[in-house]
Amino acid sequence: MATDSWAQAVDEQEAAAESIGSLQLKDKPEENGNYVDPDKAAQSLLNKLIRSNLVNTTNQVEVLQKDPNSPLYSVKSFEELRLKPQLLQGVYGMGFNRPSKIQETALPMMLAEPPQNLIAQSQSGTGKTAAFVLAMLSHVDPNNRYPQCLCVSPTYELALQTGKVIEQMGKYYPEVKLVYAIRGNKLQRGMKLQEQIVIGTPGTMLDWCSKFKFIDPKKIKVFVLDEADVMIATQGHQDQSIRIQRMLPKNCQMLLFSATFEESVWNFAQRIVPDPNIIKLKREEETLDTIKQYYVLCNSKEEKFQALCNIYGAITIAQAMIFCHTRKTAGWLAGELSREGHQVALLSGEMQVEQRAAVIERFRDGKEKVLVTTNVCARGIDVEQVSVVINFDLPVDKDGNPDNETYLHRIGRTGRFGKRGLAINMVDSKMSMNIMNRIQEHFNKKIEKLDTDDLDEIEKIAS
Ligand SMILES: Nc1ncnc2c1ncn2[C@@H]1O[C@H](COP(=O)(O)OP(=O)(O)OP(=O)(O)O)[C@@H](O)[C@H]1O
Repeated sequence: MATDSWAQAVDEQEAAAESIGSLQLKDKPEENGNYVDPDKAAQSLLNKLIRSNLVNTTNQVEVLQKDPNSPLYSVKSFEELRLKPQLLQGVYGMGFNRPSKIQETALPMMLAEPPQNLIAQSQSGTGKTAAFVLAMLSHVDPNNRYPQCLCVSPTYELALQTGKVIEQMGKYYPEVKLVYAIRGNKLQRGMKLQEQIVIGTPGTMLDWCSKFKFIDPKKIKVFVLDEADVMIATQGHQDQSIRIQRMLPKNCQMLLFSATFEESVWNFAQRIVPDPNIIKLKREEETLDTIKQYYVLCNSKEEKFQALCNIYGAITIAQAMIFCHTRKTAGWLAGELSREGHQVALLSGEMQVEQRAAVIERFRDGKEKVLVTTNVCARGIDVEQVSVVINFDLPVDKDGNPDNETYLHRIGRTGRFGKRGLAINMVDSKMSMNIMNRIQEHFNKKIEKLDTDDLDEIEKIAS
């Protein structure tokens, strides 16, 4: 099943990362002299940063939507995108006033006749989900009671989240029904689905198309791959997605979306999608200016923990996500924070998927202010109140090189749709400093040092 292969992939990645992590701890930074004992100044700094940077109002989104350089800018209104009246009602019901750039650009391509394929990249939190959800809802024929659109997501949590968007957007279009092809949703053998849209993870979706035949793939009109680059780059997902694709009719519309597409993945996507329309960002456009990036220099895992405790009050003004390399570190960190009396949630790959969904739901409802997690939560998760992302460990691939795509997705959990956000990277060795520098070079975007010792400097950053 998909979730198994995902868990396995995460396992392997985490195991690789674990060994790198232990190396890092032995390898102390040269800049010991620079080490700043985490102190109260940190709290004051963070408070200031958060207050001055994270204030957000609907007005601010309005302003950004009028700025031609913003990814939220659009010249069109939703009416001009010629959506069905029921969908327009759904869009406005969700509180959307204007489309974002990706919605404005992608929707006309996706709604054109005859249908056209699309590979689209747009920054995290800029409304890709709404774009492909509107495309699916526009293409289904509610009079036909069989699946017509398939949407595949890499994780159970994301499939649920996207399903919710379909439900909200389709609120005034009740004839269109949705079903979740996810682990645990057991259907009776031999049954045929009547729902027009199926959202799920790749393994279950494949089983429902081929093994159980709940879905007739020949009747599918739209096939969406969300987080398409990870679907292509992860072997298990790629096999399953390509096997589904092969069962679909030649004229089925293929829509691939992600915030990141590494070059080789981009090339592969173009090979598997016939004659696609393309929306691609330049490298320097990939990072959002609304997310301010900093690093904190420490000497060890324990010092990183101490630094984190000092800024804890500040990061919990809103909500925060803390990313670790491995399940083990995440478990350790959540345990230590709890022992200090902080209420934190933990989400990592070995938990049951239903348990994971429940943790996300509690976090989304604000029941916990801090979520400690691994890369399993790096992508797609949309919790508006997340104002701070902390990389307790910087993201690296299995060879120990910087994982730039994961970095971008992780920090993109904040700064959603025009909100401001802070990303704080904890550096504890020469090796992690090097990784951070390479990430900085890759995106050509300065990551500032958060010098918690120097109040003057702190004032400067905050203002
Ligand atoms: N036109 C719009 N106006 C206002 N808010 C919007 C609009 N489109 C989307 N949003 C909101 O912006 C947030 C981010 O959107 P979404 O999750 O679709 O981003 P994304 O591009 O898919 O991000 P990621 O790359 O992280 O998956 C959501 O909370 C969504 O409800």
